[in-house]
Order: sequence, then structure tokens, then C-alpha cells
Amino acid sequence: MANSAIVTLIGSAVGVQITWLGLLLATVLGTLASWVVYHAFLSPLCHVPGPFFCRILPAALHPQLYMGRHYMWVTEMHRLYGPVVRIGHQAVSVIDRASIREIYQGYSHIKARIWYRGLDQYTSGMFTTPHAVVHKQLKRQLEPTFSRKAVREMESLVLEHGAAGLAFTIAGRCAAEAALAGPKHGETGTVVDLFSLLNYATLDTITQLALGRNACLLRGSDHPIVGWFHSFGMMATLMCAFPFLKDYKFGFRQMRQDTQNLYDHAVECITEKRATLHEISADCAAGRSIDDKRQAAEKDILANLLRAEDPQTNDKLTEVQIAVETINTMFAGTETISAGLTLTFLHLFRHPNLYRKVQDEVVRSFPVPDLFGGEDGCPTTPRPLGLNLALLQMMGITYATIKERVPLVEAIINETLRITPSATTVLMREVPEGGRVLGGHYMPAGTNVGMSLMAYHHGAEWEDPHLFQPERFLGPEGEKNLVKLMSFSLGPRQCIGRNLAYVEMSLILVVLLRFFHFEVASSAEMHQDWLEFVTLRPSTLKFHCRTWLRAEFCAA
Ligand code: HEM
Repeated sequence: MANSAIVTLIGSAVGVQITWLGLLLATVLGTLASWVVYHAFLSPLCHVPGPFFCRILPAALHPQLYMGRHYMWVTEMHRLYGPVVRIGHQAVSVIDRASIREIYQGYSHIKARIWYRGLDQYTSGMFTTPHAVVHKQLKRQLEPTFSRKAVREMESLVLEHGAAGLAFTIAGRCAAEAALAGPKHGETGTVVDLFSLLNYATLDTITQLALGRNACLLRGSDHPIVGWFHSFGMMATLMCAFPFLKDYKFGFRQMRQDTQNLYDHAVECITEKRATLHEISADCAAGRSIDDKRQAAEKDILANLLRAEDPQTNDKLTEVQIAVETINTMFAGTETISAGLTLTFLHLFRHPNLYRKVQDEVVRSFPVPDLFGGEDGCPTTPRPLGLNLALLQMMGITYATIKERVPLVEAIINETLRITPSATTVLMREVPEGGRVLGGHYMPAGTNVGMSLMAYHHGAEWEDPHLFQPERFLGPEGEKNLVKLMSFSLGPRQCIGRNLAYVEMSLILVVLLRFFHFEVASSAEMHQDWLEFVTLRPSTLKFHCRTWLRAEFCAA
């Protein structure tokens, strides 16, 4: 009674007859209008340059994210608005080095939960935890696993399961097609989807290293791990957008089941590795010899994780932590590398002189060994040469020899990761209590800020940023440019797999250049879009090339 009297009173005050529904609508519209006015003109972020709609739409980023075009859009926004751009209602992208240092060099700006929480499906791991104390301990435990020394000890596994496995697969396909096509094969070559093959090679390698079991995708296995990973990624994306899905276990049954299968598989591999390590130490104690395979099994990522210990507290990782770290390692260390290598070939195809130059250097630096020591210097190696791991080892293909003999290889990898960083996403952090001034603009606490790797690598910090010039990473300027390269991020949360990434990419690139000749299959492949779904991917999810085994490895 009293309420309707108030409505009537307001109605007569403004000279109109209003109802409850009208009042409700007016309240909603009024709140909305004041919200828009506040965010458009009064909020502390409204002075940050950027498109107007980003000020008022909480989901301004989402269409670009779901279409995979976010990185192109953010780069364009930086071109239009400068080094600090508001790219969302609460999100700002920065590409000036001072702001980047401020954000990433310490622990002050924590990882923005909204972007990472989806990966925490079991427990938060090193990749996702926002807590400095937790991260510091995990880092102390995990760093030795990914150190240069540890990666050197894993190198033979990386060569065998990645580079060599890939080369055998492609050589096998070339040989089969050459047998069918006869001399015509010289013109047509063998068409392979390089992106998929590189994906298989990197997944085979990382499953061997992180689980102790190669998924054998290059050898044609239909291991369900590919589907499990797909579901894990989808589930992670959904949980980022709708975090309540983690606690309310309804819907998405297949995806949840696949994610659980992935986790159970990791636990099974952990148990198996524990048993293997136990047997090895029993054999050592009994003075029995350990063959090469078992020696290598002792040095992979999983074996290191089982031994990992915090030097300050002696804490070891729990079983759940080990499972989560192996899954995150596989997640972080597969497509980043396969996309990076596919992009490397894309750039080499666009720069045929550079392709010839690096291939010539690789061929000169890794000659075919004369297996039987021919007289008068003539090679007596029988044809066709068996393309096997022993041959690669005899040719001396290691990360150290590649760096020493063909520095151009790593320079090409670095330039690829600069101009088209395979992990392109904006690495979002949260502005801490008290707010911060970044790039001359005040950002209140809680604002999501981050660098867009693509925009930064195409910005003012670089000379001729749009040109593909690997030489910028060689000679006296090389070191300076390397410090500016952010493809692996910087500071305490930078990529822990960086050493492994360089080793794996260099070995695969050199083996492919040494044994094969590649040409892109069509100009459509060259000009297709690359879309960003955490990493860059060709829009067709394929990158077809023609390939030929180089003459010295073919039957005479
Ligand atoms: C070309 C290859 C790679 C690129 C471009 C790359 C790039 C990156 C970037 C940009 C980050 C920072 C992510 C963020 O702040 O959100 C990162 C973090 C990380 N990467 Fe990589 N990565 C590569 C390969 C690998 C490999 C091979 C592994 C493991 C085997 C790995 C494991 C990780 C982990 C665990 C983190 C989280 C580190 C932390 O938060 O402390 N990455 N990577």
C-alpha cells in the first residue's frame, strides 16, 4: 500500500502515470546509463587510448578471441593508438619496454586468473599459479629438469623421437611414392602436410620425455592422447569463460572423460617410471650393466620430476603435482614448437635465397660419412643410404655442432619467433594493490595488463620490424636483439622449456634441410591466414609441401 503510494507520488512529481514495471525499467536503464557514462568518461582507465567500444563493452575482446584473430586486431590497435592501448573493458595491452619490464621482471604483477584458471583442472601448477611463494618453490623444484645440462642429457631422445622419427616417416613416404610414380616423382615429389607431421613429431618427442612412452603418431598409431589433449584444451577454454564448470560437474561428459583419461594416463606412466627407476638402481647396486635405452630413461623429464626436490626445504613434488606438471609440459611444449617450425618453413619459402643459403651451409657442415673409407677420396658408401639414427649421429648432428657450424639456423628460428611468435597470446597480468603508472597512464589495481608479443615484435623497438632478417640475431648486434626478443617472455614467469625448444627446433630443422628438399605445394598454402588459439595455427590446420629426398640419399 505504502509502496504504490510512493510510485504514485513519484509519478505525480514528474507529471506522468508510472507503473511498477516502468519504474523497474527506468532503474535498469538508469543503472546501465550511469555504468556506461562512468566507464566511458570517468573511470581511471578512460584516458587510455583505444577504440571507444572497448571502454564500455565487458566482452569487447571475445569475438576476436573466438575467431582467432585477436593478435591481428591488437597489433592493428597499437598501430592506430600507440604503445599503450585499451583493448577491453578492464584490459590494456602495452608494448613499450619500460612497461614490459615493470610488469614481467618481478612477481609484483601476478598472472591474471581469468586467463589461466581453465588449466587448473586438478591442481594449480607452475604454469598457472598466481601465487609468488608457490611459484618460487615450484621453480626451485622444476628448474633443474629443464636446465641446459638436463636438456643436453635428453638430447639423444629428442633426436631419436623427434628429428629422426620425422625424417624416417617422410623418407618412407618419398620412397613409396617414388616406387609408384617412377621418374615422374622427380617433378611431382611427395606431398606431405608438414604442419600435421611436425605436430606428430613434437607430440611423440614430448610424450617420450614427459611420460616415458612415445605416442608413436609418426608411425601411424591412433593413440587417443590427441583427442584427450583436444578435449583438455577445450575444457580449459570453457573453464576460463565459465569457472563454475569446475565445481558443478554437469555437462560436457566426453570432454571431462577425455581430460580424466589424460590424467589417469599420466599417473599410469608415473607408476611405470617409478618401477623402471627402481629396477635400474637395483641393477646398479648389483653391478649389472645398464643399456643405453635405460640410461636415457633415467634422464628424461619424468625421471627428473620424480627426483625433483626443493633445495631449501627438501620438499618433493606430490603425485598430483607431477601429473599436472607433465600434462602442462606437454600442453606448453607441443604446438609452440610445431607451429614455430611450420612458420620457419613458411618464411624460408618466402625467401628462397635464404633457404638455399642455409641449406648449403647445413649440407657443407654435416657431410655424409664415408662409412667404409674409400680410396682416392671417393665415397664408397653404398646407395641407398639407410636413413637411421646411427647415420645422424655419425654425421655429428647435435645442438652444439649446429650452433657452432651453422649459427644461421638459430638466427632463423629467432627471427621466426620474433616476426611470428608461435605463442602469440597477450600474456595477461593483474595490476597490484595501489595501482601502477604504465607508459604514462595510471592503471588501477586489478586492471589486466599484458604485452601482445606480435604487436611488440612489430613495434618501434625494432629496425625494419616487418622484414624477415635473421642477420639481426648474428654478429655484434645479435646479443642486443636477443635481449629484446620476448617470444619466451621474461622474468621469473618466462618459459621454462626454452632450452628444450631451441634444441628440438634446431635438430628438426637441420635434419629436414640436410635430407630433403621442400617446396610449398600451392600458393593458397602460402597465403592462408594464421589464427591464434593460444598458439598460431594455419587456418586450414594444414600446410602442404612437396618434398624430395636429396639425391645423395637416393638409390643410384
Ligand atoms: C618455441 C617454443 C616455445 C615458445 C615460443 C614458448 C613460449 C612461452 C611463453 C611466451 C611463456 C609465458 C607464458 C605466460 O606468461 O603466460 C611460456 C611459459 C611456459 N612454457 Fe613455454 N614456450 C615454448 C616451448 C616450451 C616447451 C618445449 C616447454 C616444456 C617442455 C614449455 C613450458 C613452459 C612452461 C611450464 C611455462 C610456464 C612458466 C612459468 O609460469 O613459470 N614451453 N612459454
